[in-house]
Amino acid sequence: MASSALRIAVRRLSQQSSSRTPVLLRQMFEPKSCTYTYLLGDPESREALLIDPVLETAQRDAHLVKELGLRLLYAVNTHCHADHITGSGVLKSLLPGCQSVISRLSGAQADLHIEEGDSIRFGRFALETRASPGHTPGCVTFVLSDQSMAFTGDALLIRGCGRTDFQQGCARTLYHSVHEKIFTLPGNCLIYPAHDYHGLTVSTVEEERTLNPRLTLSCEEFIKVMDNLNLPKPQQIDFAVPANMRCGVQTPPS
Ligand SMILES: N[C@@H](CCC(=O)N[C@@H](CCS)C(=O)NCC(=O)O)C(=O)O
Ligand SMILES: [Fe+2]
Repeated sequence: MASSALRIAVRRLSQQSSSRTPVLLRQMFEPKSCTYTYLLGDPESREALLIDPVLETAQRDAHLVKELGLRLLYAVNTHCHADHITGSGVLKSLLPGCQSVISRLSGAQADLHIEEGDSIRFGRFALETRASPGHTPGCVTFVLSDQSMAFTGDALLIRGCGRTDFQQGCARTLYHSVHEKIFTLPGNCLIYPAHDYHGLTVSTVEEERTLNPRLTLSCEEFIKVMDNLNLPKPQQIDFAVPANMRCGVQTPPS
């Protein structure tokens, strides 16, 4: 009798938890800078945030937010980007109530400054901030609270990583960030980067831990590779960085 009552209670509990809607996730692409912007939302409360919005696609993102009946709380940046201007400032005008967010260590203006361990809440969900410097000193990775997905910005790309030859980049620091802050997540944790230049969209911690051609090297070998990438500098760097220090707009955030 007691055990059948328990079985019913367990069934009710599992029905309840499976009927809770999972996080809403949309991955959007900006082709000029090959940037991914992510929309995350709670389908129940309708609270949402955008990660790494781009100026050129801010109208598109605002339209999607409205179409889905979401309320945008935050426009969040993983770092002060060098290859595009952030859409944060424009989104604040398009969607009043939205606040811009970036790490304190980025040195950039924003409504809210975050650091290691800070949580950004939206409805029943939260993103945990993990400092992952190296590409820039202010780079952060956002991890969904159940550790099912991580938004790595330019710290970890699919089968690659962010370059370390400008914006006070440091290959040794990046190596330690990825190994200590990202590769320590569960193997099945999905990796969503800020860019992809080969048409790939998502990876996992396990895939990158075992297959990433740069991050599977020793630290000293990694540094040699990073010192010899010889990449041309991003086309927009000279105006994107100063603009992003001001939230992507000329006037400071309110
Ligand atoms: N061609 C692009 C810039 C490409 C680039 O430098 N990407 C950066 C990430 C954005 S700051 C990077 O770290 N790339 C690593 C790599 O191995 O490609 C442009 O002109 O915008
Ligand atoms: Fe970058």
